[in-house]
Amino acid sequence: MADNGSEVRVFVRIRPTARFAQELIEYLPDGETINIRQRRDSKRDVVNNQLSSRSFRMSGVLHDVSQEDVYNTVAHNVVLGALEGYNGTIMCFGQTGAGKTYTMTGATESYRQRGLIPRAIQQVFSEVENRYSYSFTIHLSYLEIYNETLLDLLSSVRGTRAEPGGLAVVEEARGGVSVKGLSLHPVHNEDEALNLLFEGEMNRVIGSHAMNKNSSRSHCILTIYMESHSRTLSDARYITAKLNLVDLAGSERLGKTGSEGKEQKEAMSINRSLSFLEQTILALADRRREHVPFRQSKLTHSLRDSLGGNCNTILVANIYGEAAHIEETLTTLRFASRMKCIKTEPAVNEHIDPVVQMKKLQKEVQQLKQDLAIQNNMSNRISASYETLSESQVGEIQEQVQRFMEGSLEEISIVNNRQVKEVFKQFKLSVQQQEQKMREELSQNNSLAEKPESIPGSIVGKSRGPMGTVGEVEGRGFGVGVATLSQRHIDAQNPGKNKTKKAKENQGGPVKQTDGAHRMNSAQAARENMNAPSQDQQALASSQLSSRAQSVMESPPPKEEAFEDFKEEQGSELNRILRENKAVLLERRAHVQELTSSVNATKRKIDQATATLRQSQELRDSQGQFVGLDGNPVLDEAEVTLVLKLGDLKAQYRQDYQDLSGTRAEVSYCQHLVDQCRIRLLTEFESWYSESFLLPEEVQEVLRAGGTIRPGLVPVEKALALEEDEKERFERMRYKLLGESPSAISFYKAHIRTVKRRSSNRSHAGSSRRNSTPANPVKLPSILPVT
Ligand SMILES: Nc1ncnc2c1ncn2[C@@H]1O[C@H](COP(=O)(O)OP(=O)(O)OP(=O)(O)O)[C@@H](O)[C@H]1O
Repeated sequence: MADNGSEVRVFVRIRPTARFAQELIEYLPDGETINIRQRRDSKRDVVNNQLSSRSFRMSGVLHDVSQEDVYNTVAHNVVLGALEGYNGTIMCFGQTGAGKTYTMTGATESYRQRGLIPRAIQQVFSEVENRYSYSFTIHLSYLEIYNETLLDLLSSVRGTRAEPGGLAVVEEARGGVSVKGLSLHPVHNEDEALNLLFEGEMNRVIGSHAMNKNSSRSHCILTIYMESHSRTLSDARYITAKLNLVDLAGSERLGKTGSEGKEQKEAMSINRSLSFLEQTILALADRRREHVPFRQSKLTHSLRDSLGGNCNTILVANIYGEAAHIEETLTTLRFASRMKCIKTEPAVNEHIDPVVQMKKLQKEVQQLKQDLAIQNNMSNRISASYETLSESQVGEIQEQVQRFMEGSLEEISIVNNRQVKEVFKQFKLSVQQQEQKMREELSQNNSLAEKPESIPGSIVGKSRGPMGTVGEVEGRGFGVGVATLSQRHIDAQNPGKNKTKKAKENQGGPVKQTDGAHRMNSAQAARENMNAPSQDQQALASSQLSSRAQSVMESPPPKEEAFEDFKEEQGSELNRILRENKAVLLERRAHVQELTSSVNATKRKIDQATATLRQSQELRDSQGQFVGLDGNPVLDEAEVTLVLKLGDLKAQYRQDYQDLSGTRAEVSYCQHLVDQCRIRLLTEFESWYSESFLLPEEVQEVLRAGGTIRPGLVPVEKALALEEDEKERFERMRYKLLGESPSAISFYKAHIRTVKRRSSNRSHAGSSRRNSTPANPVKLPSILPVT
């Protein structure tokens, strides 16, 4: 049990005397208040008469109380607290002969009159015996401070080594103090402890003066050190406590005690150290004071952690209740009441033994390993191990994971938990690497898209003629990136270079290749399969799906071939819309060209007619003008015809120009739709391609959930560049410039002638020459918007 008071507890004990000054000292019934009255006719008029009565409220007043009752009131709880880890200090203070030693040590000749120290020793060992679940270690030391010198009262005990440099108060790291060199004596029972107490008592400096024939000439501190460990919990936690039992030397008036010589010198030293103690108490009691002068004296320094620290502190103020000592009584009570103001914060001294803690943990680990070994044996996991994997073991797992992912290993052998973790780690690494690779591939594809001519079989080598024939492949209308048959044949003969073939042979992908020389798309395959009685469309579709999933881990086919397949299958509808929109666009552009030519021709005719009319007028001017009645010049017939023709031409010019503007707006709209179709087609293709050939299913799931990489997102300009063929680019540029400058027409005409000539030279002699102007003008289909 701890004495958890928040201030120092102070008791007043009055030495019994037959001449007790009843008229001066009054105890109130509450047992805590004591009133002191000063005689007005006092010979020593040092007390202010206005303060002739003074009341002191203490924790208890002990008057005519037995040693046992004093112990129970003052010390019992403090000793119990010490056994539970709270430091405790019990200190007797008072004038010489007031009964401090009697209170602290008692009368050695009488068991009943034994004091606090022997009773505390008795209680400690009695409690230790009863607390079976704890093992206690008790030590004892006995320190004397005589004339500002620290002395070990137990240095005479056998086996005690004297400290060469003497004793010194040292401050500990945790804030406490200890006396370096002071002997600590282990005690196992009450007898051993009492023997040491009496040994120390024998060594105390005792003097004799008028007031006390056995006056203590020094301050003495007997300390009982306790350390307890739980026997049942066997943990590293343990508690310690110090119980200081302090018998202070008594203050004395030299005149009263009649001390001389050595005794006088001792008395002066005692008074001085008590004065320092008082100053320290004053500082501790004053919360505003930051500095407490503990180091002023050996006494205050050594009591540093006993005065107002984490300690249960008790003061017994011994007073001599005779009228002759009323002043000393007042001084003692003032000191006591100041002491009572000191706040304390008792706290258990709990520690963790690092060695025990480590051993405990090691034992726990060992125990767990044994438990696991038993578990493993029971579940036939004999090779299970819980040690950290070596580098070679990690390397082996890495290889197994690789082979597993490639398909050359059916299962990864795992026998313990660490291997499981390592396998997951390796899978994670592999996924990260694949993601990285995929990013690189996507960026490569995009850079490829910026250079359409670098795609094998691109339109550069397939352009068969200018205008309507440019980009038309194998009679299927406009196409982009379709390999020629000859090119495909070359690819097929070089399977190492053509990953598509290998991949599709393995995968049974959308397009099948039979003998390496012929390619048939999945639509054809489906048609053929329809003829086979053992297969149906559904089976084919599911086979394609599973093969596509399987293909994720294989090399993906070249994009240009995949794109062709896509346009014929999943993207066929989009591709149809694109083709039709492009046809409309081309037709509209051709119409713009016709209108532009017409406008320019009309413009030239207007210019010509204007010039002729000007010449005629100039001639007439030179010959003399005919002026009509209205004063206007009279025109001849030719001039009238010319003026009328000029009017018609200007009207036609306005009409044609209006048509041209309208048709240009149509071209812009068509161009927009074609661009949209193209982006949509390519975007869907990229998604399809990524999902079919690049991404593992797990990654796709992540991406579907909102990952950072989205397959199929092709920048608009790249999409346009990829799909736009040479003719389209030329048309787009020409159209753009047409709008900028009509005079550029000559340039374009010359360019068109060059393109035609080259195309004509490349054509076989027997090839029919395609006419840039269709025999039957295409009827404008309705524009097909894509949504
Ligand atoms: N409560 C008491 N009951 C009986 N005798 C007492 C009591 N108090 C003190 N005495 C006696 O008074 C005498 C002086 O007491 P004690 O030596 O304890 O005084 P002290 O305060 O220690 O003096 P000093 O400071 O000089 O050492 C002793 O003989 C002691 O037995």
